[in-house]
Amino acid sequence: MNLKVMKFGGTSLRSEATRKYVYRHILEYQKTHKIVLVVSAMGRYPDAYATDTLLSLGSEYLSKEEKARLVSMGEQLSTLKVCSELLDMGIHAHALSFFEAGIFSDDHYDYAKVLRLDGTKVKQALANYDVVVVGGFISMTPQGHITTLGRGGSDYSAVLFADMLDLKEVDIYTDVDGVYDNDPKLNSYAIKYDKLTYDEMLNMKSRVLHDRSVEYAKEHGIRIYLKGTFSGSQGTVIDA
Ligand SMILES: Nc1ncnc2c1ncn2[C@@H]1O[C@H](COP(=O)(O)OP(=O)(O)O)[C@@H](O)[C@H]1O
Ligand SMILES: N[C@@H](CC(=O)OP(=O)(O)O)C(=O)O
Repeated sequence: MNLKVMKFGGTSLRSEATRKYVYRHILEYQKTHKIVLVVSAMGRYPDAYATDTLLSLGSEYLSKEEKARLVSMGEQLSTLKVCSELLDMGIHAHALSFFEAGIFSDDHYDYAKVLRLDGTKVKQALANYDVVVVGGFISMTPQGHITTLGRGGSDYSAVLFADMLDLKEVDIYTDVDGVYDNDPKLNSYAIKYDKLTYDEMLNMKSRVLHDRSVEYAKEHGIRIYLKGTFSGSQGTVIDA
């Protein structure tokens, strides 16, 4: 059986209606692949479980460690909600906790440096389930403290999970159907790229992909397919 890592961002997971599009992609690949499904927190502020909404619940005086714990709830909740909906659809899915995800970092709580990947639990889950749902954005110190990979860091998580599983490609889905020369939501004349090199992508300074994901993909030769959740078009390939 083939293996695939697919990541969906908060804008794709925001509502039941948008998640229907997410599940179409899962159903398409689930026939031929086991899937590691990387999810971000659902939606954007003021959606109830979005990262900034969760942050707004906490005092500014919370420590960075406490804030990391607070925001991580968004991704933790998302894994369980998405897993529940997949199970309700009859898909043999399982949600892993951050504790099992195997991304170990230092204690830089809001922009953690990854120290080590341990794919033991993810691989065990893949042996037993068709879709393994994991939270993006979250990592953990060797002592078991929650850390985060920086805002927008679920893209980075997706590439890390691909590397953990020795895959040389990863599919990252978002609410636009590829990388454009300008933000397509702000500029209706923006032109879509079919293909970009890692360096071209990094030089664009666009927020559509987290820089850390592109830098890591470049270092490890992992091809990124940036695709649209709500579109059937081909998207943009980022590689050497
Ligand atoms: N050059 C660009 N090409 C495509 N999208 C861009 C670009 N620059 C900015 N964006 C914005 O990036 C957004 C996707 O990133 P993000 O909001 O982080 O999505 P996600 O929830 O999937 O992580 C798009 O909605 C788009 O408005
Ligand atoms: N939820 C986190 C991580 C992330 O990457 O989210 P998204 O994939 O929705 O951009 C954030 O908002 O920073």
